[in-house]
Amino acid sequence: MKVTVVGAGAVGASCAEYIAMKNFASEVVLLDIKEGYAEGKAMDLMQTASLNGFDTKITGSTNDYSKTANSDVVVITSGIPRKPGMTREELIGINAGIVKTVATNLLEHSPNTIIIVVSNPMDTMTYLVHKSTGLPKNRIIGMGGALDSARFKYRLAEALGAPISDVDGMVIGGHSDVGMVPLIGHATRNSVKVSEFLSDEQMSWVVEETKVGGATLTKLLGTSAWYAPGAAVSSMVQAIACDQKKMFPCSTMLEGEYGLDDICIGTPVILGKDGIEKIVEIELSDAEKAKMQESAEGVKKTNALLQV
Ligand SMILES: NC(=O)C1=CN([C@@H]2O[C@H](COP(=O)(O)OP(=O)(O)OC[C@H]3O[C@@H](n4cnc5c(N)ncnc54)[C@H](O)[C@@H]3O)[C@@H](O)[C@H]2O)C=CC1
Ligand SMILES: O=C([O-])CC(=O)C(=O)O
Repeated sequence: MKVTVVGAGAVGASCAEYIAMKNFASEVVLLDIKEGYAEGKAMDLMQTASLNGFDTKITGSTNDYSKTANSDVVVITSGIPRKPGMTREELIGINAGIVKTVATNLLEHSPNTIIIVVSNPMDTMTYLVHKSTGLPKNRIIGMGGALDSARFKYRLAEALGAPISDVDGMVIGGHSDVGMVPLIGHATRNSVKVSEFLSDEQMSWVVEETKVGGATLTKLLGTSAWYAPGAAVSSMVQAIACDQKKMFPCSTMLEGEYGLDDICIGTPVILGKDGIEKIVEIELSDAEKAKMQESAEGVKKTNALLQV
């Protein structure tokens, strides 16, 4: 399994590190436009191999896509991150051009690859990759829900005073401060609904903290987060590499599912060797359906800013 990660910045390097640490890929190529940067990150990471016990070979490339040839999976993290006070949507002006060019370059050398889109605004960037490449929908996957669900579980565990391993929950909808739909009504502690343990106020707190999870970290760090994003991507790459048939909420092109059409937005999917092998339609309450519709309207508004 050969994986390319474009963008050797905070998220890209973290993603490469977690992939290597999980030891399922033979090769990871890091590519960046900044001269020497990806080579430097790759060398630094390779010097952790004997300490951390992995055999994955990590190499770096300054914008030479021939080094990425025949990648099974590619991850696009290139672009700018937000600063405190900004929304993800404000990044569209710079990131759309970068994502479109990078996707084209990648496909020239790896025509059969599966693409995972990370750059923000992620749902719109995923849509852009669909419209600009015309690849089958199973091979274009947006990463947002896996991360948002991890943050949801973190906040649920905090409110419950429980270990995170006791908790399960999922976030669907758009990957934005207002558009996320944490499915609190479906969340459980050891298969018991969390509403058995938490008050309405506590559940609202969990939902609100989850939705602004990225903004909270951006305020603390001065730029957006990278450890949990890198871990989320690495889990998705592993599900594909190891044909795990694992369920993650991912941004995927919908054609009628959840009453939505011609939009990439977070819904549960099954990830395996063919990428998105199935879109899972779960029963939503009327309130959850309304939130999903509202979220989709927000994503469509951002999509309308694209020139494709
Ligand atoms: N979908 C999600 O859940 C998440 C998305 N993000 C997004 O991921 C992106 C990257 O974030 P960070 O890694 O923190 O930023 P960063 O600034 O640390 O790294 C971005 C890298 O992309 C490189 N780059 C820019 N243009 C390029 C091009 N044309 N070709 C190759 N490389 C290029 C830059 O040189 C830089 O090294 C941002 O758009 C951020 O908003 C970040 C976290 C989570
Ligand atoms: O908050 C951001 O801008 C980066 C991101 O998407 C996240 O960490 O969820």
